[in-house]
Parts: sequence; structure tokens; C-alpha cells
Amino acid sequence: MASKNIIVKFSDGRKCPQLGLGTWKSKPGEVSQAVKDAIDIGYRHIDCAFVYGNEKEVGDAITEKIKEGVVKREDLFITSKLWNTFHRPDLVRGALMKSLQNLNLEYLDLYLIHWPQAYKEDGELFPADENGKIQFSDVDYVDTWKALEPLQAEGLVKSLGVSNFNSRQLDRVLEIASIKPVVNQVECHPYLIQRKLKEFCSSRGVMLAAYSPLGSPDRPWAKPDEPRLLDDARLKAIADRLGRTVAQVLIRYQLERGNIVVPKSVTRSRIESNFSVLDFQLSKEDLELIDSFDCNGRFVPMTASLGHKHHPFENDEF
Ligand SMILES: NC(=O)C1=CN([C@@H]2O[C@H](COP(=O)(O)OP(=O)(O)OC[C@H]3O[C@@H](n4cnc5c(N)ncnc54)[C@H](OP(=O)(O)O)[C@@H]3O)[C@@H](O)[C@H]2O)C=CC1
Ligand SMILES: CC(=O)C(C)=O
Repeated sequence: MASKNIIVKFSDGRKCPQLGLGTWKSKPGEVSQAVKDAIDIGYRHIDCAFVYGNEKEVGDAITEKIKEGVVKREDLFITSKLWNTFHRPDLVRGALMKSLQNLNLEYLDLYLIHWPQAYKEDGELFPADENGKIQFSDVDYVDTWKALEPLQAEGLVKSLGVSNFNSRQLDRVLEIASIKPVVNQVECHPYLIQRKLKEFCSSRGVMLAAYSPLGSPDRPWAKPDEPRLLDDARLKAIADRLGRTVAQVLIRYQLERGNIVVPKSVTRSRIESNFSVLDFQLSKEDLELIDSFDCNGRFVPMTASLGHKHHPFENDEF
């Protein structure tokens, strides 16, 4: 089963299955089964986050599959992410310990700073004022990074990375880092191909991990009149010609571009077909055609943090 995975190597020498299962919006009552199905199908990489509110149920599934002897811990690659309310250096270790406890793991394979912008540290994950506006904290993510580094030395996490960092923010971390980030996990799909950010990351030995690769149709703020990537007629034509689904083309596109990719599903048949992408390739012409659909179309703009001095998408080109 594990041989179905393509393995990529990080700048720190560690290995990671290129295709993983996303878990955002996977309801606690559904995610255990989804993770168990995924492991049975051959997935070895699960993308989690404290803020998804389902780490405990993901952990239950992992524990069960290890107990059954289907996988060993070392066969799995588990990512989690430090939420915005835990950026203050004295809160970082506790946040990681909570995710480890939730997931019933002794270590994570990868821990990411989820976003560069910090929120007020008052216990709520989305601390809002009486008008519903998120309360910001001015902790600088470079100080958060410095607090993360000793956790790798302690063996609590194998690799460290960032998520939703723009090029300037990533460079600031690289300037002060003793341990370099191995990954920048960002939104990436044909409407937002991230050409410049990808080149920037590659030039610094940072791997790009693509989130929302199917266009996140179940994002809570989706409007009925917004374009749906999975329904794009141009992608459908490519998929039909190749005898594949649009989702398979979207996932294969990321693999061919050398990106890690973490499509989410709680539907067994989709979890299975999303993983069946090793027996076909996209031609150079198809890859270029898909690149041409780029329209700076962002499905996860994080509008709740607009105005934050570290909001990644407001002041920098990429
Ligand atoms: N670092 C960050 O800030 C972020 C990280 N992420 C990570 O990336 C993952 C993936 O992104 P996400 O935004 O969830 O969205 P995706 O682009 O992966 O889309 C998920 C949606 O697509 C549906 N779907 C899955 N497979 C198929 C298929 N074969 N055919 C048709 N529909 C399908 C799912 O439905 P169903 O489940 O009902 O089958 C679900 O509604 C997240 O779950 C999370 O782990 C995402 C956003 C931000
Ligand atoms: C889904 C996710 O990771 C967000 C919105 O931060």
C-alpha cells in the first residue's frame, strides 16, 4: 500500500508523501472514518490543525489503525498547525502539546505556523469585540519561529514550516532561523497557480504545499454565484479526454508541478479516486493550458484579519 505514495524530500533531509488527506471542515463525527478509509486505501499523510476542532477524532483513527497493525507510527506523516492565538513565545510549547495530546502522538512530522498574523491571546480561537471584529495581537512571527525551534531539538516535531506566508514574510523567517522552514503551505490551484511564490520558495529550498486544490467548494463563505473549479468546462474537457475526473486532474496537476497536495474528502469513493492519480500524466501542453487559467482567484482570503499588519495578502505582490 505505502508504495502507492510518491515521496518528496525536504531541505532538512526528511521525507514526506506528496499526496495527503485534508481535514478542515471534516466533522468530528465523520473524520475518524475518513482517516481510517484513507489509511486503508494507502494514504500515509494527514493534514491537521488545532483550529479544525477535530484533532481528537483524527487521533482516534490513527490510534486504531496502528493498533490493528495496518500501519506503524513511522509509516505515517502527520502535520498540525499552530493557531493564531498561540503565537506568543510562552504559549507555543503548550499549543503543540495540546495538538499532540489530541492526536495521541509523541511527535508530529511537521508543525506549521498556520498564519503570520497573531490574534489576541484570551482563550477564544476567534477573539472578537462586541461588533464581531477579530482582536489582533502584535506578536511578530519571527519571535514565534524562535520559540518553535527548541521543540524540534526536544523531538516533539521532526520538521518545521509555515503556512500562508508571503515572500517577504518567509524571507524574514529565513534571515533569523537556525532551523529553516521546509514547507510553505498556501492556497494553490489553477485559478491561483502561485507562480512567483513557488519560484521564490524553490530558490530558497522551501517546498510549496497546495491547500484547497479542488477549490474548496465547501468553504463556509462560498456564494452560489462564485465560480466552482470542479465545474470548470475547460478542466472538464481535459478530464474527459484523459478519461479522468476533474478532481484527479487537479491533484495530478499539483504532483506534476512538484507541490505537496492535501485534498479533503469525507466520502470514501472520493478519497479512493483522489488517490488514484499515479497511473496517468498531464502533458506539457495540458500543464501550460491549466497554468493559463490563473486569475488570482483566491477562495481563502482570510478577510477576518484584514487590517492586520502581518496579513499576508494585503501589502505584498506575492
Ligand atoms: N493552511 C491553511 O490555512 C489551509 C489549509 N487547508 C488544508 O487543505 C485541505 C484541502 O482544502 P479544502 O479547503 O478543504 O478544500 P478542497 O479543495 O480539498 O475541497 C474539498 C471539497 O471537495 C469535495 N471533494 C473532494 N473530492 C472530490 C471529488 N473527487 N469530486 C468532487 N468533490 C470532491 C469535498 O467533499 P466531501 O468531503 O463531501 O467528499 C469537499 O467539499 C484542508 O482540508 C486543510 O487540511 C485548507 C485551507 C486553508
Ligand atoms: C482552513 C484553514 O486552515 C484556515 C481558514 O485557516
